[in-house]
Amino acid sequence: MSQTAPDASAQVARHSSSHPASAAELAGLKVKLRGALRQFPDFPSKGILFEDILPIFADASLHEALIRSLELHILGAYGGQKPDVIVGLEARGFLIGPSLALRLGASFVPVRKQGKLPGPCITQGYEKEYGEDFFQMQSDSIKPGQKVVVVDDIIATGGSALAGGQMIQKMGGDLLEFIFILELEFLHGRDKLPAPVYTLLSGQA
Ligand SMILES: O=P(O)(O)OC[C@H]1O[C@H](OP(=O)(O)OP(=O)(O)O)[C@H](O)[C@@H]1O
Ligand SMILES: Nc1ncnc2[nH]cnc12
Repeated sequence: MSQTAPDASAQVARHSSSHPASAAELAGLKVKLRGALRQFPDFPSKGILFEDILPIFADASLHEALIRSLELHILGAYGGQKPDVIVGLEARGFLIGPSLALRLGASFVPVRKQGKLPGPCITQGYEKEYGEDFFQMQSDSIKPGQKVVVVDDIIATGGSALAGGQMIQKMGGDLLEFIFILELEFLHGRDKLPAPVYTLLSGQA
């Protein structure tokens, strides 16, 4: 079940005066976004129904609606605390994380597939809906006590997000929340995760 952001409009009024916000604004943005999603059967392997979020980024107004919706959620959550760091999971988390971090005045930190990051790294193996892999983060990328939000396009089994969360916790980060555009609820991935989960387009608008 999705969490809601009951006081989003009050928070946004304080933090983002150029965009008056309301629950109605958030609901309208979600309807726009839902309509843009596409599904591809049997990709990348037989039996997988692939959820394609890329049409959102192909349309500037949908892209804006996505980032605005997530900004509204974050500003209304965590009892008014703001995240210090937005962590994005390679690759599709990189489409969301940097612009969201910029809006919030937070840092952006990537979780990358193994072998892509220079310098000392920590490594975490994981299993996902259609395979297994290793993630890495630079060892100094999260400072102890920093408040962290993890973003990605979709949670399926939760294996990828769990691996990201484990590395953040090893570095002493304080996980505020995991945020996704979509959730494959039948896989119960959220049950694996060590912090609250918010899914933008699941449940009621
Ligand atoms: O909940 P899980 O079962 O772990 O699956 C979710 C992950 O799978 C997809 O990424 P993928 O590994 O396909 O990488 P990509 O973003 O580089 O395409 C998706 O973007 C999530 O990161
Ligand atoms: N069904 C799915 N569609 C898109 N991305 C995914 N990542 C894991 N499962 C997925």
